[in-house]
Amino acid sequence: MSTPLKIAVHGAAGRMGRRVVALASEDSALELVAAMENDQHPLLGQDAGDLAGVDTLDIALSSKWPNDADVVIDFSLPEAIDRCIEKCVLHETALVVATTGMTDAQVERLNEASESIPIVWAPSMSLAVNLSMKLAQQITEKLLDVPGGLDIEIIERHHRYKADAPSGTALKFGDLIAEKLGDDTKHVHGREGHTGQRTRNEIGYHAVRVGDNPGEHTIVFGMLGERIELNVAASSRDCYAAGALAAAKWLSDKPEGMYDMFDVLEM
Ligand SMILES: NC(=O)C1=CN([C@@H]2O[C@H](COP(=O)(O)OP(=O)(O)OC[C@H]3O[C@@H](n4cnc5c(N)ncnc54)[C@H](O)[C@@H]3O)[C@@H](O)[C@H]2O)C=CC1
Ligand SMILES: O=C(O)C1=N[C@H](C(=O)O)C[C@H](O)C1
Repeated sequence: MSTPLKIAVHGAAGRMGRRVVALASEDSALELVAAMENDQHPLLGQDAGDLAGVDTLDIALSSKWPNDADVVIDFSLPEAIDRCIEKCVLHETALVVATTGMTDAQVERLNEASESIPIVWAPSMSLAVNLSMKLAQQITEKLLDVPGGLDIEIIERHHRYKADAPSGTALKFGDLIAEKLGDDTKHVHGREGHTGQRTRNEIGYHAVRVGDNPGEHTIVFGMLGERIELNVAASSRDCYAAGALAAAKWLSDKPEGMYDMFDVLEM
């Protein structure tokens, strides 16, 4: 039997961190070596397995950075990402970044870090979402010259606790669609007041925050007389957690560089 891959989870007490810990604990190819949290977290010292609702794993929630992780999986917050990048570069540890809402400067730091360590960075680790992104590009391409024109709007729905809007996934859908629409695409966030008629070259974004929705994206391709709605919805967070673990395994033998879930899923 080969040695299990040593993973550390950054943001381990969060909604996603707990699911990553839980799914990793069921996988004999993985060994959890650290569960990191911010140094003020009230649950520091508690067992990561207990918190995730699985067996006790003898890994305490801690703010200390581990020396022995092969891959760090990050589901934290933008304010925590800089230290995470720094530490992974310092320890030469591969990094899976799932956190959304980073600033442009943070994205630049992430890109710089990828010159020395392998990184998978994706706003959605879900197979269905990544496949839908490819489908959205294909639909856009096919409808580019549709008589009467094409209107594309992105509606995303998430739980009431989500801190960033629109979702990182909605923004990536928009960027991928804009690649097909052309350089003059405008990204319009919500509408209010006397907006005038919709222009031809815009993508509209609408962020809905309700209840406990773990994530849903609808891409509306509106034409005169008919429309297509591409809907992709999570029924639990495990699609993201499983995708992140697959990304960690895939990344473990890769050289430094920036990768995404299209690379992991060979799409
Ligand atoms: N790429 C993907 O597939 C997905 C990405 N996300 C993103 O992942 C992030 C986390 O989402 P949730 O788990 O729902 O949020 P959450 O708020 O439940 O969890 C974030 C955790 O990070 C912790 N944290 C804060 N500062 C820290 C620090 N300095 N060091 C270590 N940990 C720290 C918080 O204490 C919290 O436990 C969000 O940005 C979300 O948009 C969420 C789901 C899927
Ligand atoms: O915060 C969440 O929950 C999610 N965030 C990601 C995003 O912003 O795209 C991915 C997923 O939709 C869940």
